[in-house]
Amino acid sequence: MSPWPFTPSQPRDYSLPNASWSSEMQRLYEHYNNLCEMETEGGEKIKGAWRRLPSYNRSLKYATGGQCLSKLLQGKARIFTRNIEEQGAGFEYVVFVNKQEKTCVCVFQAGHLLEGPPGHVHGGAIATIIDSVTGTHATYLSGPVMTANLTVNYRSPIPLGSVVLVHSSLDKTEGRKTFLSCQVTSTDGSKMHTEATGIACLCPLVWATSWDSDGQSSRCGDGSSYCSERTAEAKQSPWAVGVLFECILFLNDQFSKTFTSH
Ligand SMILES: CCCCCCCCCCCCCCCC(=O)SCCNC(=O)CCNC(=O)[C@H](O)C(C)(C)COP(=O)(O)OP(=O)(O)OC[C@H]1O[C@@H](n2cnc3c(N)ncnc32)[C@H](O)[C@@H]1OP(=O)(O)O
Repeated sequence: MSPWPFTPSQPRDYSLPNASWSSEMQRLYEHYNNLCEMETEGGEKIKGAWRRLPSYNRSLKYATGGQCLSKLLQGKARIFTRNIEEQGAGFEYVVFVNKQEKTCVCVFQAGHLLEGPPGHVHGGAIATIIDSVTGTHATYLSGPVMTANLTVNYRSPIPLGSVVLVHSSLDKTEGRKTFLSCQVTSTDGSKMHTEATGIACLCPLVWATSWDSDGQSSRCGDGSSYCSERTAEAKQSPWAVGVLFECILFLNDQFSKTFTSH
């Protein structure tokens, strides 16, 4: 038991299987999950090439840093793709990343609340899952980012309730920009549903203010261990600490003004 009375309770990890997952969703989860751990000839378990990223419905509640944001927003803010409580009704998905290959795959089951054309998934919901996957992937590769550009081509409709794979791959990095390509395919890869490209732009100071300040990573967001490492790196530099502090005060001031003027 933690000696600290305000330590948040263990959050629900939405990337773990639940009763709404179809057998195909479960099968693919197990397939990629098995690749996260390998067994040596001596029977020892070692890390595999893939890693499952945990996923939560809040980005601020479980972060110990960024108090100015947490106090004002944490009560109501929810991650868009994780805000439907009914299991299987919205976005059911799990993201796996391959660090060596710099690729990422998401197993996605689209629930009945995501309907667009009759019986098929809404284009905005498809763009949302693509943005989440490429955003998470870019964060994992480069650190805290914002999507600067997302270009989506819809090739064939996705049946509601079906399971698809969302593949993200790194094209290149250029300064603060991470360029990614994304394809949404049927689970056997035979059908292309959607193709997209995206540019994620690194914005370390804004994001660093809302992330864990003590290097604890997995509680605050998908693939955020890299972000915590970068935040920790930044904090070793005296000027960065100063700028970070100024940034927190500025944001605090702005948020206070915004919320008290309405
Ligand atoms: C994220 C993970 C969180 C993890 C923890 C949470 C947990 C779980 C979340 C799961 C993951 C969700 C992921 C959602 C991801 C979003 O949905 S983010 C929300 C949507 N995006 C936004 O709201 C961004 C709005 N835009 C902006 O804030 C600013 O335009 C940006 C993108 C920060 C860039 O602005 P800036 O910092 O002033 O930089 P600026 O000099 O304008 O541009 C930098 C470079 O990018 C280029 N650029 C800028 N815009 C564009 C563009 N549209 N096209 C091409 N190039 C561009 C510029 O030309 C420039 O290039 P260089 O000159 O360096 O070669």
